[in-house]
Amino acid sequence: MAQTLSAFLQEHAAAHHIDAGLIDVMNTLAASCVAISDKVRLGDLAGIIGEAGSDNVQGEHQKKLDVIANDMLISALQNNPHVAGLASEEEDEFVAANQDGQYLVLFDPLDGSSNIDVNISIGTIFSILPHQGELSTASFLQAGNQQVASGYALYGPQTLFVLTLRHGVFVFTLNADEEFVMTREHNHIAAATKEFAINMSNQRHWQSAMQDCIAELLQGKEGVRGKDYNMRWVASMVAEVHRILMRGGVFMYPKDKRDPSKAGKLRLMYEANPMSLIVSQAGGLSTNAHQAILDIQPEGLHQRVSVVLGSSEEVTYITDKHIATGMQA
Ligand SMILES: O=P(O)(O)OC[C@H]1O[C@](O)(COP(=O)(O)O)[C@@H](O)[C@@H]1O
Ligand SMILES: [Mg+2]
Ligand SMILES: [Mg+2]
Repeated sequence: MAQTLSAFLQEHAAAHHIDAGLIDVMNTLAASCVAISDKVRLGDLAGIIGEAGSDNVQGEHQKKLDVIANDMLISALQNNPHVAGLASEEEDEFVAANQDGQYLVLFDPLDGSSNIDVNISIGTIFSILPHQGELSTASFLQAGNQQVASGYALYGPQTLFVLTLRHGVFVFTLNADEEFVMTREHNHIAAATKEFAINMSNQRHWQSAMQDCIAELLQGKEGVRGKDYNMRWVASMVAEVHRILMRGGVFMYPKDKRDPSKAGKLRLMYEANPMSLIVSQAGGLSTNAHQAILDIQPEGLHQRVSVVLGSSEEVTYITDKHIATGMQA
């Protein structure tokens, strides 16, 4: 019989000397994702479809489910004594939790918001950082390589919970009894790929290095890359990363020339960092087209970052090409 998530976490903690408090936080996150999944599954029947009528700190229109998922995660995590503080895509500032908590949880409660109303895969992304002392915004500004765990839930044809506690990547599937059971362990991302993901409608705004990289992919067998590529774009980072975890590929959301003050669309702390830890634990790579995302010293909770992640050969090729131009990340 497949192992349940809670049994796995107990065993994994014993094998790798992982703090019981961290395991408790992971269990709280998993339980919240089951509750969010239950609402997602019912759609209109659960009143989750449509606009919330409000904007978040990044000026994005919130969907009802962005707000519902955010509230569910905040109330569950505030009730966990090991959590000191929270940061969310949907909260302007950090949210305090428990004074004696040893962990900070950062999350994108609902990733792929534009897909909620059209019944396409969406998800929840989370990052867990260690904490000591007084809580302030500065407590959260730790580089991604300090994460003690990260993961995501994918609300797709199946509901999945994917995690790393820095000892490999494990995939759990929600069964008919509303329990996560392990379906993949030590997932590994193939080094080479013939599949890429980028929002091609932004092509004219990209910097020249990214223009060159994608032009080479589109030339296929006849070009310098010497192979034909396929392209996918789901518009849910969770779904793209999961596809890459399962069969390789490269996902890119580059900085572009429209607003030079914005380093890309995706957020470092609760999108790029947690996904980069998952990808690196699965043998893939993740950069901002110049340096490892996990090494970036954050400057703000909602900081944006360019993202190139997935199969190592492809990420290395694209990153080297950017570095060769001498352009800034
Ligand atoms: O609108 P675009 O350019 O397709 O962007 C899609 C990207 O935006 C995101 O939806 C941003 O996440 P949110 O939905 O959490 O804001 C990513 O999941 C996805 O990769
Ligand atoms: Mg997101
Ligand atoms: Mg979101």
